[in-house]
Amino acid sequence: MNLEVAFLHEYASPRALVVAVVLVLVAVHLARSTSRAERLRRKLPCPRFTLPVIGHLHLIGSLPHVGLRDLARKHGPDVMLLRLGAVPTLIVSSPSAARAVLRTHDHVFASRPDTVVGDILFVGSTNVGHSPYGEYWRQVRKIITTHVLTAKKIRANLPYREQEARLALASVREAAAAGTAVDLTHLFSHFAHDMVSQAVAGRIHREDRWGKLFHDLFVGNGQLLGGFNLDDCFPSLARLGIGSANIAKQRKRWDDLLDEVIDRHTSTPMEKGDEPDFIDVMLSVQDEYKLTRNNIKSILMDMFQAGTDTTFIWLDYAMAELARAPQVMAKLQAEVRRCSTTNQLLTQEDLSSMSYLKAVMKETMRLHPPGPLLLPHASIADCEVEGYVVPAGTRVIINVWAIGRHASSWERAEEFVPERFLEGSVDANSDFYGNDFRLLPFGSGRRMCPGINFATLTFEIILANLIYHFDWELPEGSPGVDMTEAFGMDVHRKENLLLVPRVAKIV
Ligand code: HEM
Repeated sequence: MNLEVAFLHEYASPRALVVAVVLVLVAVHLARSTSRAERLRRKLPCPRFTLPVIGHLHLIGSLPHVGLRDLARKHGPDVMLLRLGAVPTLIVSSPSAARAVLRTHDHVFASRPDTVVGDILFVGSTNVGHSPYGEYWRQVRKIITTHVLTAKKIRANLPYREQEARLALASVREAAAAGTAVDLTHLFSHFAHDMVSQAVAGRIHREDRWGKLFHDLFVGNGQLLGGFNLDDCFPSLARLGIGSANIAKQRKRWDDLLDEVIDRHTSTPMEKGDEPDFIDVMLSVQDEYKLTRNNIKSILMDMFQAGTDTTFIWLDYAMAELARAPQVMAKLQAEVRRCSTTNQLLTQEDLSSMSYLKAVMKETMRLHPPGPLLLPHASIADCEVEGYVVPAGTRVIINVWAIGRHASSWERAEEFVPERFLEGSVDANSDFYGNDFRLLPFGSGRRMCPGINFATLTFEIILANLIYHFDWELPEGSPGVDMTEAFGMDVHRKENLLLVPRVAKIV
């Protein structure tokens, strides 16, 4: 056999032909899928000016919600793709794009990015907020919504809410008697913290030692979870161990504290008439849901973390806006003071029909959502949004702060005008329960905040009573309320809010 015939014999055999065809098909498929992902990424609007390593990070600035809004105006008013460090990130900035992500394709975008903080601080992201979309998340979310944060449970907490409100009012009364200013930022922060601690740890939260420890740990979490950190933008670098030791130390401190608190719950039986707190509830469903103690601790940390700062920031902004707008304050005072209270405290029942109070709550959230970028979402499949294909595995940030100030969605978008939500106005039917994609401070869809009712009732009882019982003024010589923002885990005002209370003469 000559060489040519031998070659044909060897390589043109049916087996070789099949192998060759398969190889060609695989090569074509690989080439296609690579170029497809590339093509898709290129198709999404994207600012041109990227830097090596950091990508678009330098364009964002110290207030990311503002920086991202400005970039969106230039490059992608609905969606744009940025490279934040090593991570391709879809920025969603319009109501229609938010609807596409949070409603139309909710199941695709309901996951969370994998982070080192989530892995270490929440032991494999076993809290609710960091947990990737899947069976574990479904189970823990079910525990929260059907056992822990139910309407019944929140109603049952009413006496505790009222008791905390009375304590806060008593401290303001002392300041009013002395003619001194009240640090309302401080008061709201403690009030929100006590409300959440009471609901979570119930009968032991007032013991000083625990309160201080919880507070310190809570501040530590904020430092780890805040902002666009190294972990978010360079996950593989973060996995090399930079910063992990600090996160592990923080988890150990939480472990020690929560173990002690849980042990106290198991060893001290509830007294007759005690309302089971979140820890009691979690322990009662532990076997049913096959929860480990680590799972329970991660979920409890979530409750502290998610519920405290957000609520106090909402209160702080509401009072700051009221102090800046005396006519709005007067209208709210008139509404709450129309109510005649017998027990020195406006109750939940009194508050439920106050439409101007609800309008102030919504307007504050429209302009100042405490989590202006929600929590980051992650896509689990390729998906089309506003005509662009977003590849699977993309991190997604929804700028609800920008959406709440969208000029084509709201009249006088930058102004504090609660009247827009009153009956007869264009936005009368708008609410923040995830159905109006222009107003999303609690998100929408599967990942929407499960603490919305808890937060709303906490807000109402303290704000309405402070407005009912006191008139408020800026301290003498004050230049006005400073609305400068600071970005951390949440967005809050940089300066504490100081106002002078005077006991109101209610006729
Ligand atoms: C004013 C108060 C609050 C605001 C503005 C707020 C806002 C949010 C936002 C924006 C999210 C993320 C939604 C998303 O990624 O799409 C969230 C998630 C969450 N919130 Fe809240 N929240 C508040 C109060 C609370 C309270 C009081 C609790 C519990 C006591 C709570 C528990 C949670 C949990 C567990 C999650 C994670 C949900 C998940 O990933 O499935 N929040 N919240």
